[in-house]
Order: sequence, then C-alpha cells, then structure tokens
Amino acid sequence: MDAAGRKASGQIGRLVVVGLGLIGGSLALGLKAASGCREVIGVARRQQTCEQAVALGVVDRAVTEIAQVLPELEAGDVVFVAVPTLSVESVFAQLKDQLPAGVTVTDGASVKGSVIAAAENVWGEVPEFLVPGHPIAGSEQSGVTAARDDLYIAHRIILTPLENTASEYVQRIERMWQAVGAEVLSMPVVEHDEVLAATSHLPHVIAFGLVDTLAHDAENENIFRYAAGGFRDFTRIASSDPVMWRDIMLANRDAILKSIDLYTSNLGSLRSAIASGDSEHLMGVFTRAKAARDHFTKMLAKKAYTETMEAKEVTFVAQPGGAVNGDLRVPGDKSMSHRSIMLGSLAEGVTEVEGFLEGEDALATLQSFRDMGVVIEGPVNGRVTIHGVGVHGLQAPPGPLYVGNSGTSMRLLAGLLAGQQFDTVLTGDESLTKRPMNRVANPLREMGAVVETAEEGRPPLKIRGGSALKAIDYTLPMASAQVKSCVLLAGLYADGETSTTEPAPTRDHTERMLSGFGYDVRRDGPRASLQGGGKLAACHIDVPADISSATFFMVAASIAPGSDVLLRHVGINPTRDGAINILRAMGADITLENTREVGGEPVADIRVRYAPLKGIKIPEDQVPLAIDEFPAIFVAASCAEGETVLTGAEELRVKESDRIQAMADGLKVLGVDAEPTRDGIVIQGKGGSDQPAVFGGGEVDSLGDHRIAMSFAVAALRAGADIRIKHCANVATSFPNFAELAQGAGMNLEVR
Ligand SMILES: O=C(O)C1=C[C@@H](OP(=O)(O)O)[C@@H](O)[C@H](O)C1
Ligand SMILES: C=C(OP(=O)(O)O)C(=O)O
Repeated sequence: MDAAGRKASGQIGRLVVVGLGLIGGSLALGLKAASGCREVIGVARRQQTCEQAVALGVVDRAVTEIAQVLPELEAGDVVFVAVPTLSVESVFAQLKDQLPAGVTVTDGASVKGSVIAAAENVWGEVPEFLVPGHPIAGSEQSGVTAARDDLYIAHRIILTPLENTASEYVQRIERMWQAVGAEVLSMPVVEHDEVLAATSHLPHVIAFGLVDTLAHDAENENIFRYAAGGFRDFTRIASSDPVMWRDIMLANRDAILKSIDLYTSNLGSLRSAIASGDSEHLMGVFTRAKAARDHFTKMLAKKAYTETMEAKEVTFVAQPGGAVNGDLRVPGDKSMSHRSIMLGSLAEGVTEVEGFLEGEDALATLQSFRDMGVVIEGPVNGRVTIHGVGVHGLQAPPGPLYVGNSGTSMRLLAGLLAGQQFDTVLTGDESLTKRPMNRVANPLREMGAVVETAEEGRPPLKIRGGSALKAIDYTLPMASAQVKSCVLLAGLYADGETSTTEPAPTRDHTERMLSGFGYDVRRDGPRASLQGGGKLAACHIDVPADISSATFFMVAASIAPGSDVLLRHVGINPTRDGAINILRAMGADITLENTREVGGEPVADIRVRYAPLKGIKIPEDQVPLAIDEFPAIFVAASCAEGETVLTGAEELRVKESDRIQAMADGLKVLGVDAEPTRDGIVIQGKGGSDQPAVFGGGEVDSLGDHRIAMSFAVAALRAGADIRIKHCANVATSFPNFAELAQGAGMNLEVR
C-alpha cells in the first residue's frame, strides 16, 4: 500500500511515544511518513534524547515527563509505551487517573504476561483501553539514532488483547500498525510468551552466554582474531541492549527456563555423541536442522514449500504459438522417488538414490521419514543418502505428519504406519483433505489396524499403533497402485502371506523396488503377494525421468508443427506407458531410442516429432496405464481431427481435482466442444480445420491441480491468443522446473 492509501485507512489522532529508542522512534517515523497521525509527541527521560529526537525529525516535539502532555490528549489519540519491559509499570502508574477518556494505550514489550501483571498492579484490572502488543522487528541496534521509517514494513505485530479489551481500541491499534506497513495478528498471552521464549529469548541467552564465555577465556585475543563469519552471524544479537534483555529474562522467567532446559538436554546429547563418535546421531541432528532451517529461509523468501504452498499465488500466462525442440531431461519419477525414501528408510544399511524428484510431493515423504527419526542426507542435485533404520526402527514423530498435496504419500504411508508401535496422524492440504481414504482405511481395518478418518473417509487419518496385523487376500475394487502398495506395505508387518489382486494392471514400482531391496514378492498375473516379517537390504536406486512429466512435452511436440524433441532417460515401465500407446494410436510420431534396463526398470530416450493427430476411442485397458496423463491427452485430442472418446476413467474424478470436470470446463472456455460423462469425456477435435489456432484465448482455472495447469500451458502452442492459467503453484509438487524447461524448449510461458 502506498503512503496515501495507508493514510486513508490508518489515521489516528496524536501519537505519544514513551521511550525514544529503535522501536518507539521507528513507529514515530513510519507514521509520520505515512501521514498516519496528526502529530507525534515524544517522551524521554533525558532532555538530550528529546532534543536529538526533534532534531532528527523523529517527533514533532518532545517532553521529559508524560504528565506534561496528558492534559491535552483526547479520544482517538494513542500512547505507545516503548520502554524496557520492567519499566512499563512505572509508565502505567503515571497514566493512572490522568489519561483522558477514549485514549488508547499500547506497548511494544517482548513479554506480555508481565505487562498484564503491571496493568493489574496499577489499575486493579486490565483496562479496556489497553491493547498489549509486540512488534517482531527488533534488531541488535538500539537508540533513537537507529530509528527508521521502514522498520515495520512486512513485519509482524502480535497483539494479545484480553476479553475485556474493547474492540474499538484494538481496531485503532491494528490500523495504526497497518499504516506503517506491518502485518497484524493476535494470540493469547501465554502462547505469545512461550513462542517468544523459544524463538527469541533463548537465542539471546545463548548468544550473550557464548560471547561472554569466549571473552573470559585466557586465549580470547586469539579467539576473536580468528572468529570469522560463523561466529559473527551467530552472535550478532549479543550486541543488543543489555537492560532490555535483562528485563525480558526476568519478566518471562518460567517460559525461558523451559526452553533452556530443553536445549540443555539436547546439547548434552550432542556432547555425548561427539564424545563417543556417534556419527549417526550427529548426522540426524544436523540433517534435520538443515532441512528445518532451509524450509524457514524459503518461508521468509515467500517461496513454495509444503506448508506455505497454498498461500502462494502463481499464474501462468502462456502466449500463443511456437514449437518445442531440443534435448531435455525432465525430473525424476514421482512414484519411484516416494518409494525409494520409504523402502530405503526401512532397509538395513545405507541406500543411495540418484535422480530423486525434488518436488514438493516427494519432499513431503522425505520429511515424514525425517520426522520419524530416519537420517536422510540431501537431496542435492537429485542425490539422496538414506541411513536405513530397519523394518522396526521408525520412531514416533513429534506431531502429525503433513504430506501436503500428495495422495501417494498419504496412502502408502497409511499402510506402513498401520504396522508401527506408535500412533500417528496424517494430514494434508485443502485438495488432499477432499480425497477418499476409505479405499486404504478399509483393507487396513480388515488386517486388524485401527484407522480413523474424518467424515466420509476424508483425511486426516489417525492410525493407532501397536495393532497386530494379520495377512489378508485382498481383491481391489478399483485399479489403484496406491491401494495395492498400501496393502503390500502393511503386509511387511502382518503375520502370514498378504496378497492383492487388481482388476487391471497398475504401476508395479512397489513390487519391483521391494525385489530390488531383496524382499521376496511373488507375482502371478493380477496377483502380488509377500510374506510378513522379512528384511530389506539397502541398495542403489537410479530413478529415471518421470514419464508423466515427459508426457507434457510428448503432447507439445505432437501438436506444434516444426517440433522435434528428445526426452532423455525416461522410465517406460509397461504399467506406465499408456500415454505413448494412446498418442501413437492417434498418429503421433514417437520413437524409443537406446532402450535399456536400469535398476530393474525399463528406460529409453523418447523422440517425438510433430505429426497430425486423429481422434480415437481410447481402449479401456490403457486407462490405468496413463491415469495421470489424461489432462495432457485431452489437449492432444482437442488438436486432433475427429472425435476422441474416453470411458472407464472415473478415477480421474478423485485426483488433485476432478480432472474430467476441470479439463472440460477449461477446454470449453477455450472454445473446444468437450462433454464430460460419468466415467470419461467426449472431445470434438478441431485439428481438421485450416486454422492453426485450435484454442481461443482466455482464463482457465487449474484448481490448484499441477497436471491441469501444465496441460493448459501446452495448449497455448495451438492457441490464437494468451491463455491465463490460475492457481499454478502446485506445479512444484511434481515438476518444479516445468516453466524453465518449457521456455528453453520454445514455449512462450510467463510465470506471474
Ligand atoms: O502409486 C502411485 O505412485 C500413484 C498411483 C496413481 O494413483 P491411484 O493409485 O489412485 O490410481 C497415480 O495417479 C498417482 O499419481 C501415483
Ligand atoms: C494423482 C497424482 O498424485 P497423488 O495421488 O500422489 O496426489 C498425480 O500426480 O497426478
């Protein structure tokens, strides 16, 4: 918001700032810059500070006693108490009985419990005009000379109003902070003090303590001479104002002691690990901490990551025309990446993975196993090292396992977790929370697991530990590799032989990878079975490029005249190659080169050249083999000559979106006749016309579904005007570098 906008919404009367340091001075400057108040009056004990504040333009005038200004205040004015925590009470005492009605009092202390106690001591109860607050914007600098008018922009202000705080006062303070560009949120007092003890007060104790320890060391001259970046970064906050921090320690004693005790015990474990050379323990702590800190940096940079992904709004604007050319390698296979982490974690020994998909879905699985105590190094350029803990080595996670947008994570993990001794809760994002989970909960219950779901079998899933699982012979009601894998993974923990029978072939990566880890899986047509109670041995996994991601470029090359792409090292497992078969049946020019086997999975380089397509009736036996590729295939069908009919694909309705409806809606917006049916779609291809443009321009909604988003981006190659695609952040779940690769290959795609 610009200054004029803030002024309109944020005007208060006069602002009285008691305490002219960094925090008070910066609010004064910010509010003046935004014309957010009529006048700023400063109050500081020392005359020199008053003069300095006026000379610097921080305040309009300044006095040494608050009593000097109280008589002239009136309703709508605000008093901001920005003195060290333990001095707040004496300021309140000076306000008592002299504050005119309608004036709001707020403060900026780091501890809220002590401010509440100070108010009770002075007024007997917390008055309705007091709005306790805490701007999270301090730095190691202090004093009025450090004040800046932009200190609060994009910073958070926590307000902790009590039940009897009147809402008009709270609203005034919210508007005041918003006027200087801050984001205001509220929290109960106790929660505020505990959160701040852990995130701010403890780090200050450690920084002050560490610098003091080293400064007392006889060798200190040398220590400080050689202490470079790490020491400087880590101890910056030991330059903070000692009085302010002494006050905070005393005021928030109990919460800080709790944090110190927790930290001391962890430091003790680290000490023992170093003493005994326990490298596993050290790697566990360091890899978990690195992941947490990297995640935090991404959150601060407002980049996509599992928990913040939905908050980020990404729009694709795909410009019409172009062709795709070049030699590309799309990221690693998502299904195999998930399974490599799961089986590597349960194996004995160290599993090395290459080609791992660094997309949000596979990272959510990885984080879940870290949360269950597995040491996992990486990913770095697709390389992951998993220190397996054995089939019975997982530990209870500290909280619910959050798997974001990933159905595969939730359904496969459900099977594994049913066999553990500890309870777990699996949660996900808004899209995943709408997807059916009874398809896994029911067979797990038949095995003796205790699994609770929310209404109508939706997530979260609560899985009780300690159940003795018994083997079952399960006939799947739908063709689903996730359900099959869930049952087989639970079967590792069951007494006896667990088997699954599927109505049609589905991806068999679980069966293949289990065999790769030395676990005996018997396969007989539609039936797969394994005996519980075995062991997995660590191995090396080379994850090929994901055929589901490659499909976007297969379709792109097939519909855009002048295209010729080579897609390297793509997995062409016969349970995944439906898109190749369907596109070829439509007339696509696809050749497989350098076909080979890598780690038990067939792999090839796929060459695709433009060729005119024709509509077909898609054979139902191909549906499970191309289940994730249909959104892209519908784009190909729109560019084909004649009608394409899909049946037997009702499963598409329960993916990240209802993919039949979402694609039909978007295609209609772009001028294609696409009629959804119960279990499929009928598309009238427009490829036979003389017009190069099959699609009109327009705005379509991907509904947060990565595959819908990428499919409409590809459609632009044959569009007559821009296609704007809303809600594309989730492309990062399966294909984080889609836009870069697409642009490099010749598509005109802009990410906003
Ligand atoms: O097992 C797997 O890795 C997957 C199976 C498929 O789901 P269903 O089992 O629900 O068909 C697929 O859609 C999903 O992207 C990945
Ligand atoms: C359906 C998909 O994934 P999941 O079920 O793992 O969310 C997909 O990637 O298209």
